[in-house]
Parts: sequence; C-alpha cells; structure tokens
Amino acid sequence: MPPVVAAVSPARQVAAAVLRRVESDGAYADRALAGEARRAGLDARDHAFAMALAFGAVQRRRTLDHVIERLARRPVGQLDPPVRDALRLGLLQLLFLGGVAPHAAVDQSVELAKAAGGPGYKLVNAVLRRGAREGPRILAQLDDRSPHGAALLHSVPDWIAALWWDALGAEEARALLARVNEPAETALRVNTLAADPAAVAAELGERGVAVRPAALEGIPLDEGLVVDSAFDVRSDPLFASGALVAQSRAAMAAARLLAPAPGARVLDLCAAPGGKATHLAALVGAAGAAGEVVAVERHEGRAEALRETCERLRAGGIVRVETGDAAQPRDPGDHFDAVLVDPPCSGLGTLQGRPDLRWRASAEAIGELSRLQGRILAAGAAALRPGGALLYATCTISPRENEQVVDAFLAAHDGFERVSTRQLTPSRDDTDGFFLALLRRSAP
Ligand SMILES: C[S@@+](CC[C@H](N)C(=O)[O-])C[C@H]1O[C@@H](n2cnc3c(N)ncnc32)[C@H](O)[C@@H]1O
Repeated sequence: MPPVVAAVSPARQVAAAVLRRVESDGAYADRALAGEARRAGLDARDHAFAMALAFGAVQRRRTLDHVIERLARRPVGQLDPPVRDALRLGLLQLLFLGGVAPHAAVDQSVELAKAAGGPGYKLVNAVLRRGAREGPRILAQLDDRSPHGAALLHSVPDWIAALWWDALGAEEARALLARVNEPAETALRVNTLAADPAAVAAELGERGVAVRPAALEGIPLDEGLVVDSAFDVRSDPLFASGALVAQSRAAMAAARLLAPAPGARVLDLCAAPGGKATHLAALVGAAGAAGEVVAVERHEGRAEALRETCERLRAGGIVRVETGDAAQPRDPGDHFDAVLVDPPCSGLGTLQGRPDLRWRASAEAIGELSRLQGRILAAGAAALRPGGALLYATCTISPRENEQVVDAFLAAHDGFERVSTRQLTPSRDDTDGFFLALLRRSAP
C-alpha cells in the first residue's frame, strides 16, 4: 500500500491503494476496494468517490493510457508504477469525472506521486497540466464507428467490442460500450425470510437513504429496492442482520422468472455465493412453507461461504448445500419441481461492477465455457420433473454462451420447450447484462 499522505484526501489515498493492488498484485478491484475502504474508515460519500476513482481508473485504463502516451511521448510501460497510477487517476478526474476542480485533480495527483519518492512527480505535474488543456481534443479524435475505435474510446479489449458488434449490431454495441464505464446501479433485495420490504424501505428512508421499489418490465420484483444515494450496503446494520442482500435487478429476475411455488423443491446448479439460492429459499419458504433448495457448488471454500450466507439470511433450514460437480448426472430417481442452472460464464454483463474483468476475460475461454455450460444444462434438465420449469441464466452478453447453448440443448433433447428468452443489457435495462432462458419439461 502507498504511504499515507496528509495532503491527499482519504478517498484518493484509498483509490491509489486499490489501483496499486490491482495493477501490481493482480487483486480484484471490488475486493481491494472493500478492504482498503474498511481500513481507512471511509463514510458512504467518500466510499462512493473512492469507488468512482479506483473503478474508473481500472476500467478506462486503455483510453487513459492512450492520452498519457500522447502527452508524455513515451510508452506507459516505461513509467514507474506510482507515476503511472497518479497519471491515470489525475486524467480520469480531469477528463471523465464531473465535479472535480482541475487544480485539485492535478495537485492531489502530484502529491500522490511525491509520496512515492523520486522526481516522477514533475512528469505528473507537466502531463496533467497539459492534459487539462489538450486531453479533451485527444479524446475527440477517437472515432467509435469501428469496433477497434470503439474499443479504444470506451476502453475494452478489441475482442469484446467485436463480439458485441456481431451480437447486437453497431448502434447497440456502441451504446453498451459507453455504458460499461458508468457506475452500476445499486440494487438491494429484502430477504423476506427475515424482513418486510415496506418496513425496510421505510427504515432506510428515515435514515436519509433514497430508495425506490425495483421494477423490470414483465418480471415482478416485489422484494427489490433501487438506491439512488450513496450507500455502502455491506457496512449497514440491515445487512448484518440478514434483512438485505446486495443484488442486481437482473440477478433477482432469475428466481422470479423461475417462480417456484411455496413448498417446492428446487435444484440450484452452481450456487455460490448464493444470491439466487437464498432468493429461491425465500420463495419456496414463504409463509413458513416447507420448501427445499438443493444448492450444488464445486468449490469447497465457496460452498462453505454459501452455508454461512444461508445462516446469516435465515435460510439454513431450507437450503441444503452439496459440494460437487454440477455437470455430473444426478440420481435418476430424484426429480425437482424447478431447476436453476447458473453456470460459470465470461461475466461480460457485469463490467460496470467488476472493473478489472475486461482485462482478465479472454476470447479463447469462451469455447470451453460454452461446452461446460451445455453439460451443466443437460444435467439440470435431467433432474427436472415433467411439467417443471428450468431457468438457464448467465451474467454475460455472448451468444456462444447463451442462445447457442440453449439452442443446442433443445435440438438434442426431446420433451423440453422454450417458454421465454431474454437478454438484459446495462444500456437497455440499467442493470447487469443477464441472459435468462426459461424452459419447461413437457414430457418425461
Ligand atoms: C455464476 S456463479 C453462480 C452464482 C450464484 N448462482 C449466485 O446467484 O450467487 C458460478 C459458480 O459455479 C461454480 N462452479 C464452477 N464450475 C462448477 C461445476 N462444474 N459444478 C458446480 N459448480 C461450479 C463456481 O465456483 C461459481 O461459484
């Protein structure tokens, strides 16, 4: 972690520490932010600013580095990491974050570079002063009419822009690319096993947190809330008491589309960290009904964390966690009323909230993921009783992992029909980019 500098605001110090951990140690940005913000004791407002800085600098890295290289006239790879990070943070504030005075963006970045020692702060000072004047013109020269230009302007690898161009067409792909650098909506699910949505909304409102009921066209989200003010859910007492879960509206839509009845038996394949398993538990256990969710997770550590989450959310008596491979066939005599298949995926629908993911994901991984997804879908379908519903969900916008997996499954399996298919996107729906395909087993 960089040294603490009295002259630099706490939010900027946290952002610099997060950036260092992500860029130099390979940390996940969301986890690094949670740790650094807790250590610094940031309030909700500073937390939101630190997040905008750290996530923005990671997300917009490609565009920021393009501007840095034009102004510094040298490759970013030749800069010392603290100088590089101070430049990225400074230019982000100057060019992309509204509400930051240019002199503050420059001075605070210079102080961060000074604290790292050496003469690098002089370069930071010179580049940022020029950046304030010339940066907007450099950005205006970028042209997003081709996938490559859009990838540079919106700071994603070329392959992601090309994938979305093919999948969605140029206009929608551009809108989506512009959107993935905006902060994600904050949405909450009230855990109805422990609390009443109206009472939680009223309590938050009394504390000055601006919340409104969540909605998604055609899908009821009665337990959902959208937060319109700075709010750090993980440090809220309602989170600790199990009344609240941080969950996007898209993720809430999965359990709501599957819509198991109170008392139903549900199989959840690929279940950790358990957002959907605990939502399903709230639906099958509504009003004290004796429902059950069998939640299968391959990784022991994640399965253990899922068990703890279920306890915190008072779903321990409803969810039975199994550690195992969801792609393996299950006991042929054990049939479920509903099945959720939420397999590992490229995650490209969650780039807003997982800033480093675009730099970790790879086009090469998609073929292997789609094969695994197909196998897990087939295993889930085999466990469904006739008349039962199956929801195939991913948090990606990637036809080979979505439509093509479902099409191939239906082509190879008689006795299943497609009820609905929906691709949510951040640009169209203001929530994560989930793919949700609802199938029904029409015959044994
Ligand atoms: C998309 S996440 C699931 C999210 C979860 N359903 C939720 O709502 O919180 C995929 C999960 O599948 C697990 N996983 C990966 N391969 C698996 C397999 N073959 N069998 C079971 N779980 C697997 C991963 O460890 C990860 O926890």
